[in-house]
Parts: sequence; C-alpha cells; structure tokens
Amino acid sequence: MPVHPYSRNLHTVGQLRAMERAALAALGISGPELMRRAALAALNSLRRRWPQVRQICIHCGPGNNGGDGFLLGVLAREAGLQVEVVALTGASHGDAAAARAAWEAGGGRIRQWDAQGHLPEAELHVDALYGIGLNRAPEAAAAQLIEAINGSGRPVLALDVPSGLDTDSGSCPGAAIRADATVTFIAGKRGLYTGRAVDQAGAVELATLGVPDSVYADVSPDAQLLAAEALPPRHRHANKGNYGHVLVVGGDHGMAGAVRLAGESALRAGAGLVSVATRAGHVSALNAARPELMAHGIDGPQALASLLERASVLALGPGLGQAAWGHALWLTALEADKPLVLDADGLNLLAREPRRFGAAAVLTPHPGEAARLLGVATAAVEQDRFAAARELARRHGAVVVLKGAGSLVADPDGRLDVCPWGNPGMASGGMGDLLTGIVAALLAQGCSAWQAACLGVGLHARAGDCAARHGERGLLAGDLLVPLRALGNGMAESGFEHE
Ligand SMILES: NC(=O)C1=CN([C@@H]2O[C@H](COP(=O)(O)OP(=O)(O)OC[C@H]3O[C@@H](n4cnc5c(N)ncnc54)[C@H](O)[C@@H]3O)[C@@H](O)[C@H]2O)[C@@H](O)CC1
Ligand SMILES: [K+]
Repeated sequence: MPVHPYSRNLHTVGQLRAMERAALAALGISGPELMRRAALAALNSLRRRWPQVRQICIHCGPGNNGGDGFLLGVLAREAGLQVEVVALTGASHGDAAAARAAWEAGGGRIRQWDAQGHLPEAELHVDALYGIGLNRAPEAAAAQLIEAINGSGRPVLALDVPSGLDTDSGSCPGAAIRADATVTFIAGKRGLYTGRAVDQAGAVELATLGVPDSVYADVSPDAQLLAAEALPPRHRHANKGNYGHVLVVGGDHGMAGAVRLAGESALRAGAGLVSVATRAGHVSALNAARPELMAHGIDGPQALASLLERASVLALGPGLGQAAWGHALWLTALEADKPLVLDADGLNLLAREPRRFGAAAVLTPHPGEAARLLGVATAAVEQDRFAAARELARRHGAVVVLKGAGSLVADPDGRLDVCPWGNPGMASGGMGDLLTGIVAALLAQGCSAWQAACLGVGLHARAGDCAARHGERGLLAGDLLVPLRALGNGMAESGFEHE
C-alpha cells in the first residue's frame, strides 16, 4: 500500500476538528457519509487483520465515535458477520443518532450496558465508546465496560482512538481500552504514539477516508513521526579528522560501564575519534576492552582542560555522579562552551544549577530527570509529555529528548518529533548511555542539534528493534552495537512498521 504523503503528520484535537470541517467542505459530503466511510475503513481493517473472525461485538458510546460503531454494525452484517451491539447510553446524539437508527431499522438489536451485565460472547470486540471527544475520565459504568472488554481475552479493535486515552497527551485519566489495533480516521493524532498510548493503541493504522491532500497541506502539524532517514554520507577521501572528536566525561567510582557504552556507541555511530575522561582506576580496563577508545584518568578539572581543547563535542554525564569530582568536571566542561549531549547526572546537576546553552546542546532526560529539571512530579511529566519536552527545550535553549516509550524530540522553536520505534526490552541499564554516545557522534559528524537528536533517537530505537528479534526480555545495551552499525550504514531494516 502506498504511504500517504501526510501520514507522518500528528495533530491536536483542535486541529482535527478543523480538518474534519474542511474535509466535509472539500468532499462536498455530509457528516453521516463521512461516518459511513469511517465504518467501511474499520470493516476493511478488521477483515484484513482477522480474516477468520465471524462473530463480533461492537461497543458504542453516546457520540460520533459510537456512530461509527453503529454503522460498522450495519456494514459488517451486510458482509455476513454475526454482530452484537452494546450501547453505553439509552440515546445517541447528532449524526450518531441517525447511525443508531440505521442499525435498528435493519433489525439490529441493542443491548444496554449495565454494570452487572456480562459481555456478549464474541470472537472480537470493537471499541466505539469514545473518540476524540473524551473530555474526562470514563465514569463508573463506562469504566466497568472498558475493564470487561480488556479482560475478555479476545482481540480488540479500537475506532479512531482507544477509549479512555486522551488524544492530545497520550495519557489516560482513568480506565482505558487496551487495543490490539486502532484504525484512526482522517489524520494522525499526536497522543497515539507516546507514553501510555503505546500500550493502549496497539498497531495504529491511518484511514484517510478519501480526504484530499489540500486539507492536510493547509494545516501545519503540531508534531511529526520521525522518519527513518539516512545518516550524512561519508566521502571516500575522508580521514578521521573529518568526523569529529567526541569526549565522554563521566564514570565515577563503580560506573565505568556507562562511559564505555557511551564511548563505544559513539564509535559505532561514526565519530572519527573518541576520548574518555574518567576515574584513573577505570583506564586499564577500558583500554583492554576497547583499545579504540582513548581513555584518560582524570583526578580533577585541571587535567580535563587539554582534553576539552582537543574535543569537538562533549558527551557529559554518563556515570558522572553528583559528588565533588563529578560536579567539578561538569562545571569545567560546560565552561568550554562546546556542542554537547547532557545526560544522567549531567542533567541532575543541571536541575541543581539551571542554565541556558549557547552552543548546540541536546539534553536526554528520562521522565524522572525531566521532572527534577522542571521541579514537578514524574507523574506530571507523563501526564503531558509534549508540554514537558517543549518547556524544557524552551527553558534551556536546547534540543530535548524526552525518553520512554515513544520518545519525543523537542526543539526550542516548538518543533517536535515522536519516535514510533523501540520496545520494552530497551527499558534496561545502559540504553541511555548508548543514546548519548550516538547523538554525540552525530553532532561530531556535522549534524545540527535537532538533526543529531532526531537521527540518533531513530537509530537507537531501530537498533533496539533489530536486536529484539532474539527476544525483548534480556536485551542488553551492548546487543544494539552491531545493528546500530548496520543501520547507520543503511544496511539493515528494522523490520518494524509503525503503520
Ligand atoms: N464528525 C466527523 O466528521 C467524523 C467523526 N468521526 C468520529 O467521531 C468522533 C468524535 O465524535 P464526538 O465529538 O461526538 O465525540 P466522541 O464520540 O468521542 O465522544 C464524545 C461524547 O462522549 C461524552 N463523553 C466524553 N467523555 C466522557 C466520559 N469520560 N464519560 C462519559 N461521557 C463522556 C461527550 O459528552 C460526548 O457525548 C471521532 O473520534 C470519530 O470516531 C468519524 O465518524 C469520522 C467523521
Ligand atoms: K474508541
């Protein structure tokens, strides 16, 4: 299937409402006709994904999302499926009322959901409870229905968005459907790809319902999905001086692994030279393990000065600690005013002593580090990852990578990209150190902070997906180094599709 030219664009609910109106005008059709197209797209998706299913149960809410469900019932029955419909409320409003009437006019029965009730037997459940109109946590009866569907052990197809998910933020104010797949209508929604959404939405498929390109072209998206872009080409006459010199600063006592992983990933991502400034006790082990890394024992800031002079990019923070040694190196490194990636304790020190960055800077916080930087609870960051990433980028004058499922890349100018790759195997020690090294290597090869962060996040996540072919559980950061090199050279595909 050809990829829709605007399929990477992600929108807010406000934008989606405006696009819906523009679509109706451009197509010259009515709301119910657009709803019929949505139902048809849902039926096609259902039959393609679950061709063996003969018996379905559609759960309809009070609004137009429920309307999509009623019309899906009509079309599915015409296609020969056995259809049960459960309604959350006694009446529907707007276009959904007509859709409900169409289902009943064809002899369709509606079971009213009551909290003590049981789900009808079905091979598959369709979630048409709430779409982009969700405006509060589902109340008791709806929450019980959602839990019953989630607990049914049957596959679930969500229409437009999984019910209970906040379409703008990707968070869930209460109970939420856990779908195997979501067929989303007209345009991409930013809340489907990050944080909790990654678990709730399953595989997301965009159905554009024949809406013409002009409708998309007229709206600048709030965010975009990362593209799997190639790294900058290397020239045949290149020498190691062309690809920069990364200096990794960190590795306090007991934390040699962090600098080794950051250094090694910088090399595998194509940095010309990589030096490591760390505790003297780590040097011989680093040399033995990876002789290509130039490891230097540093007892204090004076010893760092000459290394800083030679470096073109800094990777500051892996295993740095926040004690006197780490703090002194942190201050000296920041004074060098070089392009840098700041991670781990480099970020925790920044939370203690905030500043804005002059040179190109990429900050790579996980939600806990982001919360410390913003002075809020981690849950508040997760409630609106978009707002948190944008606020950090604005405050610090730096590109911010907010890690976690569906990593976000935010630029101080407001641009934001969402990473559709990665897997829960990557929730393990050392993965962040690897990302730091990759982004630093890309800065060293001449990328801007924005490019380095976007390319680096994409490369890291896709390498993680390649490595996870042998299983997510037990995935080690070091397992990513081989696929990282292959992907960086355009030699392997991740085998993971986001659509
Ligand atoms: N208007 C259009 O052109 C199209 C709309 N479509 C569908 O319409 C949906 C949007 O429809 P609506 O705007 O009617 O909104 P929804 O159907 O998403 O739900 C809103 C309804 O649920 C109620 N509600 C919201 N949160 C609730 C909660 N927590 N507990 C109880 N009630 C709650 C609202 O008061 C309202 O009645 C889209 O997601 C999509 O599925 C599609 O049919 C495509 C075309
Ligand atoms: K839904």
